[in-house]
Amino acid sequence: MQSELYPSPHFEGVEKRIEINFRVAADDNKSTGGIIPVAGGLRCLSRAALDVCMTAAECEIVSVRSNEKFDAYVLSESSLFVFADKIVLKTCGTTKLLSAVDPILERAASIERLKLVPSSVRFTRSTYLFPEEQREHHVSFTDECEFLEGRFGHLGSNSSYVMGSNFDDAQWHVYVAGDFVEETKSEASLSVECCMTSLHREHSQHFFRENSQEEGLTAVPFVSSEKTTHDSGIQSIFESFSIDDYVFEPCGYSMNGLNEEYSGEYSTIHITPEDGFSYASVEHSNVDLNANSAFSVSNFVEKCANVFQPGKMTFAVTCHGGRETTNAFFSSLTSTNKDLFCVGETYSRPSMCFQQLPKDQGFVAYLTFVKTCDEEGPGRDKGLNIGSVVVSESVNVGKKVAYDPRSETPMCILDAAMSSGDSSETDDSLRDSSTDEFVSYDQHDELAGQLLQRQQRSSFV
Ligand SMILES: C[S@@+](CC[C@H](N)C(=O)[O-])C[C@H]1O[C@@H](n2cnc3c(N)ncnc32)[C@H](O)[C@@H]1O
Repeated sequence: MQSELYPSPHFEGVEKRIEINFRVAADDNKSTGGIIPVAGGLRCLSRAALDVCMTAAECEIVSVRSNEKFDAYVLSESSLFVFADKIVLKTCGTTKLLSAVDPILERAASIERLKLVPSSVRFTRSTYLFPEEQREHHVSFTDECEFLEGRFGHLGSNSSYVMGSNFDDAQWHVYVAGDFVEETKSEASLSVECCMTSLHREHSQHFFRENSQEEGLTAVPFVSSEKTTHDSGIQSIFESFSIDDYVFEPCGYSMNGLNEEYSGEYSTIHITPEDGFSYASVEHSNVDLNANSAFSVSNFVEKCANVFQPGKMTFAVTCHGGRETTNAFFSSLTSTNKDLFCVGETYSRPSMCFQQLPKDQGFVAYLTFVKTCDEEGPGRDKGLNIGSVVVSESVNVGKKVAYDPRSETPMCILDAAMSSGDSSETDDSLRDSSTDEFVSYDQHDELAGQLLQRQQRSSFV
C-alpha cells in the first residue's frame, strides 16, 4: 500500500538494536574464575564467524576499527560492536536482525575454555516507518518479543514496554531480560539513542555523493567521508572520538565513533538523507557514569538538534547497572526543573515518560521533541507528511491506529500524558501532565489510575 505513496524504492531508516551480555558458563567457571579477558571472549570470534552471523541478518561488514576494549564494525545496514563479554548489533532496512541471534549464541557457546552464555539482553527500536515491509521475526513487536522470549525468557526479569503516546508515529519499544545488576554491581552505564525524522533538506545535501539538482538547494560536492563528517557538524558532536565513517553510493552515511578518552564508550550515526523518508539516528552508549561523571544528556540533545535541525526527534535514555549511581542519575534528571531537556525556543517537548526496569535493572526515559517554527528557505523534508493518512503499527493495543501525518505536531493536539493504549504495558508513565514533571513513586499508582480513566474517556477515530 505505502509503495504507492512513497518514492520507490524507499528505505527504512529505523533500526532494530540488540545488546546481549555474556558470562562464562557455570561448568567452566572453575577453570577460568569466571573472568573474560578484555581482549578475548567474543573478540576471539573469527571474521568468518561474524560474517556468518551478519549474513543471517542480511547485512555485511564494510569496515572495522578497534581499541583496547572493543571492535566496531560499520555494516551495510548500520553497526556491530563486539566487546569481550557483550555484542551490540544494530541494523536497519528490512534486515532480519533477530535471525543473527542463534548463530551468535552458538558461536559464543563454542569459544574454547570460556563457553559464553547470555546473562542479559536488551532489544530496542523506534516505530518502523514502513512496518508492513518487515519480515520474519520483525513483522510486529509481538513477534519480536515472542522470539526473544524463546531465546532469553529463561534468564528471568523479562519484560517488554512500548513507551510514548499511542497516537504518535514514534514509540519506543523495549524488551529486557536477565540481570544486569548481578554482573555489574559497581558499574553504572548509560546509553542515549536519538531518532530523527523530517531532516533539514539543505543539511542532508552533505550525505549525497551525487549532488541533488533540486532548485533552491546548495550542492555540497563530495570529497571524502572525513570531510563529510567534519563539514556536516557530526565531528563536533563527538569531539574526543576516533571516527570510522562511510558515505554510501549514491547517498547515505554511517559512522562508528570510539571515545579516545573513555575507551569503553562508543557512538554510532546512520543517515538516510532522501526526501520523503529522511531519517537519522545518533547513539552514544556505554557511558560509564562513574568515570565520565560530566556526561550530560541535555548537552547531547542540544548538539543533535543544532547539527541536524530535524522536524522531530526522540531520545531514549537507558541507565542500568550499579543501583546507587543509576538512582542518583535519574533523581538528578527528575528533580531538576522541567526545562532540563528543552532546546531553546525552537523545539517543544510534547511528551516525556519514564519506565523503571524490573529488579533494579535501571531506568528508561523517553522524550519527544517537535520543531515549533521553520525559517525561510528550502526547509525540511516533509517526510511522511505527504498528504495521505498512513496506517501505523500499534502493537501494544493489538490493532492498527490511523493518524493524519499532515499534522506538523500530531502529539501536541492529543494528551501527551496518555502513554500508550495498553495500560498493562505502559501505565508506568510517571509524568504528571498538569505540571509536566515526573512524579514520585508514591504518587505513581494514583496518577496511573487517573491516566487510565482519562484514556477510557478519550475517543479517537
Ligand atoms: C547508510 S544506511 C543507514 C541506515 C540508517 N539506519 C539510517 O539512519 O537510515 C541507509 C542509507 O544508505 C543508502 N544506501 C546506499 N547503499 C546502500 C546499501 N548498500 N545498503 C544500505 N543502504 C544503502 C540508503 O538509501 C539510505 O539512504
